[in-house]
Amino acid sequence: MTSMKFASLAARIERFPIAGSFTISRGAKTEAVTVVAEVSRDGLTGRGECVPYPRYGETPEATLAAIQAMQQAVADGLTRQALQASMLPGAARNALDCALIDLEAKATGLRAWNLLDRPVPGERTTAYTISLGTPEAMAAATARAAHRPLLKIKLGGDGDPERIMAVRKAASESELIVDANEAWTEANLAHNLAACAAVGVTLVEQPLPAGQDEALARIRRPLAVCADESVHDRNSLAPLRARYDAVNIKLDKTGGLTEALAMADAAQALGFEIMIGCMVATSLSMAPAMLVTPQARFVDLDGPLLLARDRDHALRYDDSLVYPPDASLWG
Ligand SMILES: CC(C)C[C@H](N)C(=O)N[C@H](CCOc1cc(O)cc2c1C(=O)N[C@@H]2C)C(=O)O
Ligand SMILES: [Mg+2]
Repeated sequence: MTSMKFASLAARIERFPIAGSFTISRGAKTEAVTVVAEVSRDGLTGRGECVPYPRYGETPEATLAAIQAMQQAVADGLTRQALQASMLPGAARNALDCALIDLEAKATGLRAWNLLDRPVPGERTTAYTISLGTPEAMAAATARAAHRPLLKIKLGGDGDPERIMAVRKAASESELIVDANEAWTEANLAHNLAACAAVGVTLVEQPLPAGQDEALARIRRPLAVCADESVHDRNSLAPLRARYDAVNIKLDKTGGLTEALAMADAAQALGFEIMIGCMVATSLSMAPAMLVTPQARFVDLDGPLLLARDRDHALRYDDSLVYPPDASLWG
C-alpha cells in the first residue's frame, strides 16, 4: 500500500452547461453541477469528480464541505482502504476515492486497471438518453438518434405506452431500454410493462418508487427489470434479488470505484445483470466507471454526450462507442 503522508486536498464546485436541457420524471436540468476533489503529493495530483444527487438529500455545498472535512485525514496519510470506513457511501466519498486512485496510478506509473488488478477495459457501446417529453417530441429526438444501437428512453408515468410506441416507430433498429425513474405505480405497472414488452424493449429501469417496489416480486416480469434508486452499494443487493433482474451501479451511489467494483462482483455472484450508469457529468466521472464495463451487460455512460462542453483530455466517443481514458484525463 502506497503511503499518503504529506498529501494535500483541494475541492471545488464546477458547472458545465447542458446542450439544451435534460428532463426526467423529477424535473428538467440545464447544467451539470459537479464537485471535484484533488489530492496532491510529491508534485503529483490525482483528481476525482462526483455529482451530488438531491434525490438522496445531497447538495453541492454539503458535498464540498464533506470533502473539505477530510483535509486533515488526507494530510495524515488517509489511504483509499481507510477512506471506505471514514465516510458514508455517496458523492463526496466517490470524488475522494477516485482522486486517491488517480494519484496512486500516477505515483506508481501503473494504469488504474493494473493497479486494481481488474481486466483492461475496451471500447463499449454506451446507451444514449432520450429526455422525457410528449410522444411527438420524444419521437423527433429519437429519429435524430435512430442510428445509435442502444437508446435509453426516459419515461414519466401517465401516457408512457403512447411514448414508447412513438419512440419505437422512430427507431426500428435500435435496442431500447427505458428508465421510469420511480414514476410508475402498482396500478399501472402491468399495463406499462406489457406496452414495453410489445415493442421489444429489453429492460425497464426503476419502474416503482424505491421502498415501494415489493409488487415486482409478485408479478411475472415480461422483460428484465433493473434497480437504480432502490440500490446503492453491496449492502442493498440481497433483498432486491426477488424484485429485480439487474442493478444499475453508479459511483456516486457506491461512494467510489473501490466499492463499485466490489459491488459488481457481489451482484454477479447473486445472479444480477449489471448496468454501469452515470449522472449528467463530465468525462472525469465516466473514466473510473470504465473499469466496471468488462462486467456490464449495459453501459450507460453518456453524460458527456449531453454537455455543451466537456473537460480537456475528454474521453473519446465515436458516436455511441466510448473508449477507455487516456492517463492525462484519469488513472
Ligand atoms: C445524461 C444521463 C442523465 C445519464 C444517464 N444516461 C442517466 O439516465 N442517468 C439517470 C440519472 C438522472 O440524473 C439526474 C436526475 C436528477 O433528478 C437530478 C440530477 C441528475 C443529474 O445527473 N444531475 C442532477 C443532480 C438515471 O439513470 O436515472
Ligand atoms: Mg436510472
